[in-house]
Amino acid sequence: ASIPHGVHIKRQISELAPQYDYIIAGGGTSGLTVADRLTAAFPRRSVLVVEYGNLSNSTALLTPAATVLNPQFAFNILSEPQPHLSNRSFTVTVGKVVGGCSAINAQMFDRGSAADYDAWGDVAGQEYREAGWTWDGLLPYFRKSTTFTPPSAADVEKYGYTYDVEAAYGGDGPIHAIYPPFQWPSEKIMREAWKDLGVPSPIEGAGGDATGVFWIPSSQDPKTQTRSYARTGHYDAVANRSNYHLLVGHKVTELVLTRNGNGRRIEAQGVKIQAVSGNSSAIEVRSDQEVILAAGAIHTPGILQRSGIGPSNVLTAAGIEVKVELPGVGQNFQDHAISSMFYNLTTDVSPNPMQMFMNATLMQEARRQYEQNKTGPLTLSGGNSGAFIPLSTLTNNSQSIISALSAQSPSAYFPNGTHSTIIEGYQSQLDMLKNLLSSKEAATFEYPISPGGAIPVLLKPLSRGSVNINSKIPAGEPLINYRTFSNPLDLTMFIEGAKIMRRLYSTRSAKTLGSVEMFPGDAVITDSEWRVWLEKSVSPSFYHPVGTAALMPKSLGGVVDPELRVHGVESLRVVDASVMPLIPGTHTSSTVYAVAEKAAEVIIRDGGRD
Ligand SMILES: Cc1cc2nc3c(=O)[nH]c(=O)nc-3n(C[C@H](O)[C@H](O)[C@H](O)COP(=O)(O)OP(=O)(O)OC[C@H]3O[C@@H](n4cnc5c(N)ncnc54)[C@H](O)[C@@H]3O)c2cc1C
Repeated sequence: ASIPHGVHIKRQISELAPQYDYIIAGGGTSGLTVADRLTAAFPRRSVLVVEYGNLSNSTALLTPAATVLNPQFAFNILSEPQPHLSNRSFTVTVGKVVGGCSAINAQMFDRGSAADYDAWGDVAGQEYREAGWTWDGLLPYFRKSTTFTPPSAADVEKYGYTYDVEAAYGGDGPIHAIYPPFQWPSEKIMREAWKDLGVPSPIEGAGGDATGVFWIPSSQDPKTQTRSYARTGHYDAVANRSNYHLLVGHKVTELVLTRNGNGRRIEAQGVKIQAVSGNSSAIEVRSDQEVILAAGAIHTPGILQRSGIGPSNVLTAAGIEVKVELPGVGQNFQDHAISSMFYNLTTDVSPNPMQMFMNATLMQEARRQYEQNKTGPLTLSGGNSGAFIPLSTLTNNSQSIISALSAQSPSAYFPNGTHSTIIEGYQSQLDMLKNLLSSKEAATFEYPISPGGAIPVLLKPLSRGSVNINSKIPAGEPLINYRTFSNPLDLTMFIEGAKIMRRLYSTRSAKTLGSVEMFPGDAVITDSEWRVWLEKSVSPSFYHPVGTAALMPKSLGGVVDPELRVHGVESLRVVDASVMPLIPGTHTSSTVYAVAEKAAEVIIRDGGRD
């Protein structure tokens, strides 16, 4: 309740102005970042953000340790059954509240390796490289987006936090990055266990070197020890700007497109907006400058496809007139698949999370510490360190995996009828992925460090999925097809990624915790047993959907140009996680903020119409 409500918050379409300069679809991580920067840069231009969810002051969103997958704040959409994952369907969770996924995420605030971002420019080509879609091009925006506050000397001494402000930070953006004033003692032991395996530990992971075991800050406010997210950073402080309107509880259903120049040019001139509750019909609201899509990788493709911009087969099946044939919309879908092994720590050090969760008195004490002093275990969010391991460190088989990749024919890993430009783009990605999988400077697996947890995360997936409108109910939720393991080398890599857990938990350091493997346990030894177990247990998502409106030329199945304009449509850009052509080896929020900061600068530099 201490957070002020926006002065210009709107809850009904009737409260809107007849038209705006910029209309942003989606008030999440990227949408609020861009809205903040545009309203500041153009005080005489108006910006409307349309957000599906509501503005919530729930403490569940602000308290780091709280889980917020609750449907009040999140879309929970059932995916298509996954044939390579024992035909299971999965719940796809993305944010549905002002702040989007940044309001519900686990606050792990890291970045990928320089090589991960250089690969974007290399895959997309010279024009994109020159426009700064590379590590060097993005680093200023990573810095700009964030204020890093170093931990106290006492916490550095106690937990061993390391960081390098010069390499990674130095900006004063409104999203805070900190190290919390608490870690469980086993954290140190598991970090040591990785070192026992010979894995290096760089002092900073956010300066372009994201391999080895390093500390990961939380997106958290240093004073209040509460979540720092797009709403607190990019909305609350600026909500009283008279040129900034936020409409909540409404969705953008499609774009208003007009044909200019004797029908040769198509331009976005506004959006259709509909209330989420009730059955009122959609109303058109016009934009004088641009429409900016920021509905996230799961919902941005639907807005385009419903408007007639997308793959003709998908649009035609849904009875939608093809206005701009753009085969890449909704394709190139990527996420980080994960597996969950589990170790019982029979001689775990005290205190440990299990004790706290099992003992009401300890939990009460943790709550008291947090409420009274902003200290203790409840200042911890998803965790603050991870091991990021290149393929060649993981296994002696890396060369044979890369040779098998070189021998692949890209079209074999797509459904029949996939457009040739998508296959071309995939070929370009595979060429780059060969380099990344061979490199010691880019990670192929992540292992978040948490007590007893053993979660291999595949950071460089080769499989590509899709997010398309449902032809039977185009206005409804999309058909989400991860197609995890459709490229079989992903499963081959996963077997290696899982096996290293056994080496880790057999190290001298991990042994001190008395680790006993509970899951999958002794029944899984051979590669074929791993294969069967992984098909039954892998989950396709680490909540990092990206790639469905990729920054690549149209000839490579891309959707946006180097200035984030949708190919073939004027006055329309995409600024959210959809634009990442290749998923980076990191949790994705800090990259989304950097992309959005860069997008805002591109739009501001463009200047628009007088
Ligand atoms: C549970 C979870 C845990 C995660 N953990 C981490 C983590 O620890 N670290 C990390 O770095 N990343 C994490 N992520 C990922 C990260 O938060 C996202 O990649 C990033 O925030 C996505 O930003 P975005 O702007 O693309 O989309 P979002 O932030 O999702 O914004 C999209 C917004 O658009 C709205 N919307 C959707 N459709 C419409 C429509 N038709 N009209 C209007 N509005 C619409 C949505 O309600 C949403 O608010 C996590 C994500 C989740 C879901």
